[in-house]
Amino acid sequence: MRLPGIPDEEFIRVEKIPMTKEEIRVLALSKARLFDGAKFIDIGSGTGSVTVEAGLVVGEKGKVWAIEKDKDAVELTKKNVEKFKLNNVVIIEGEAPEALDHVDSEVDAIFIGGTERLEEILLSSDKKLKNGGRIVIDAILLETVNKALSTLNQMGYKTDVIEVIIAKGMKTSKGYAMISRNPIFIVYGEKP
Ligand SMILES: C[S@@+](CC[C@H](N)C(=O)[O-])C[C@H]1O[C@@H](n2cnc3c(N)ncnc32)[C@H](O)[C@@H]1O
Repeated sequence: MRLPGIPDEEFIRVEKIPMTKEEIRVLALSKARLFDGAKFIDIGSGTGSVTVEAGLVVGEKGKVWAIEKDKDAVELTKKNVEKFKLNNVVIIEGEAPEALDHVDSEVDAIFIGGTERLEEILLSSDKKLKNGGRIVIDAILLETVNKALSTLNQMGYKTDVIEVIIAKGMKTSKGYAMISRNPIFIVYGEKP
């Protein structure tokens, strides 16, 4: 099993599509408790960086569904999935929660990086998640954190949240200067 942590520079990127950064991907997939052979849904796949990391973790026996509503982001997800030579990924062009109907299996974990219509997405995700499975939400806004926690708590999930504040080294002629990245919240819940 391969652990996540692919450097951001290894992904094909376009400026207008934001990417979940390397350190956040590592933490988010750790909170998702992914394992070799697991089934996983990435909602709002964007560049496909989380999809690719998850595809490598779950391996040939596992499967990843990438849901994305934006056509350009779908193409970018496809390119990155091809670059990393993954054949265990299904890319679904469409908007969640409706697009979740195309996932034909119960899954072990769900990552939500696209948080439009979050409440509806959480309620529909619950129907696809195995008991004991986890939902992980990446959020920038406090309001999203609040909505995620209150909805998951109402659904009876065991919840928690972390705030991640990262500074990354930038090489200069004199040495490394630390450049801070925007704080991110990771909300996660476990289905009873
Ligand atoms: C912050 S980006 C996700 C970044 C992605 N995790 C990555 O590493 O590239 C959010 C993405 O979610 C998509 N999105 C937002 N709401 C969505 C929904 N309800 N269904 C499908 N895609 C959605 C947006 O089009 C956007 O590409």
